[in-house]
Amino acid sequence: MKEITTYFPDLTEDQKDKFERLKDLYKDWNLKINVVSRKDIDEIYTRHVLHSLGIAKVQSFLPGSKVMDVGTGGGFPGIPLAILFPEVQFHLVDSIGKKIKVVNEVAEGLGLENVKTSNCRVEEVDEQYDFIVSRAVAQMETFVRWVKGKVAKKSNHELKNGILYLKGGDLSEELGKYKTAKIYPLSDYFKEDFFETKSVVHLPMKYKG
Ligand SMILES: C[S@@+](CC[C@H](N)C(=O)[O-])C[C@H]1O[C@@H](n2cnc3c(N)ncnc32)[C@H](O)[C@@H]1O
Repeated sequence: MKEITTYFPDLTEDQKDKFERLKDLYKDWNLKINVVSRKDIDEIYTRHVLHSLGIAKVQSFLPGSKVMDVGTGGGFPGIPLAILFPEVQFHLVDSIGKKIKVVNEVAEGLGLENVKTSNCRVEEVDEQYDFIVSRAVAQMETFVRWVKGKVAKKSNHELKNGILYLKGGDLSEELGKYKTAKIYPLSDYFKEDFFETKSVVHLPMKYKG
């Protein structure tokens, strides 16, 4: 938990309480439905929570904005971001029902009122968002195809509306054709070895009405 307060020192007591309770909730649910590897549960704050919050270091979401987490699995990056930004509406989507069940239980257990979930493929979602976030779901080309038409027209943030994707390793080939993609290495924000090869990719996307 110290990992979180070190890098996010301005958390309210309510946010700290939610982040603290998150570990036990995942521990309990993971025994019934495996969403986080056993090894990772002990390092949940670095490997899942802080990693998810890396997106917030790149772009702080404005109150009233809408964010979709595609292929959220057990709720990453969506749940930690929803705790950090209580005035932002989060839509967490996954095609596997039992994963969405865990997300619903964790969101309810934490009392998160800014999270809605859908058990469907993202291609079926028909809404627009300021940002679409994700981790470990698909190659960028496939992902861009899936989320086309789901980006809101008006950009209100410093970064243009579009995708904020948590990626690892060498991205030159995967992102070669996306000239407007920008890579933000997470080692610029977090000193833990885990983040050495990890980054947030921002890809602005045009509104397709
Ligand atoms: C490797 S898991 C990653 C989970 C989570 N984002 C994380 O990083 O912990 C990939 C998830 O994407 C979901 N997924 C894959 N394709 C999808 C699609 N087209 N629509 C919705 N969910 C999808 C899978 O069901 C799976 O839960």
